[in-house]
Amino acid sequence: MTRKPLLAGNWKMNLDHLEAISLVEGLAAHLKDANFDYDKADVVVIPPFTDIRSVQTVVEADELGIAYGAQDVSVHESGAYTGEVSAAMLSKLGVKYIVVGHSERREYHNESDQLVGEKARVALAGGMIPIICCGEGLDVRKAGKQVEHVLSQIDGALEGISAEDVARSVIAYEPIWAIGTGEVATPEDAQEVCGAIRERVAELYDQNTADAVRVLYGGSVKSSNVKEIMAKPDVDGALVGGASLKAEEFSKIVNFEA
Ligand SMILES: O=C[C@H](O)COP(=O)(O)O
Repeated sequence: MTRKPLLAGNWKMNLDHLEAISLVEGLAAHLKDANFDYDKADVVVIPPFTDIRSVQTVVEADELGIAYGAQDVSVHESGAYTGEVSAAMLSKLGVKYIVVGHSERREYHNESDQLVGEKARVALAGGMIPIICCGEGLDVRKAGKQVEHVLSQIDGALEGISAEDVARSVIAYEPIWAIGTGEVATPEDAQEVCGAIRERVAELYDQNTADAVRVLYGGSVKSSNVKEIMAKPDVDGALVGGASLKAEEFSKIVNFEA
């Protein structure tokens, strides 16, 4: 089964709405110059909440083939939940993807696998695609327990999600020790865990679901290393942080030569 590659740029807490407009316009211009074929890969930008409306305006006005996402979602529908943003609000803004369970939210906001799973279900129920993040810290990696650790995160996050919904979901393996450090997992490291995730999905559901779900790698991805990582059979794309903040660099990542 061929899975369409997905290259997503997680801007994290960077760029105001004016800078967001400029980055999306710059990215689109670089892709146009490179004659990028949007059938080749899904291109996604994931700005902070405050930039989403501006990104929507640019994407719609210029009819860009770029999709956009959100970095989090509330599990609540509406009401007295100060600071929260609902799935319905995001859907109304044309959001297609929602990152859930990023290691930074797990660490700084104590998000558990169960909460991550709940957020994934909320995204799916709202018609959007969750990008479910998982990954081990350096201590776990040093102990050689990365596969076991990630699979237990996956078990928790996928609980109660149907096979059909898992098939349209995205899972992002991001070893914490490789995030923002310049330390990239080797393509073999990425394949080991991404392959194990796919096998787990086959065990929990069936082979068709495992063949359909897209599994990304994230952690210090750049234009200089994306090709070798993407060459691995179970790596379907990348969740990019720092390098997605530069239009030209992210356009090169997106337009990786297969
Ligand atoms: O969501 C993206 C990841 O945390 C990777 O970030 P990075 O590319 O800056 O290492």
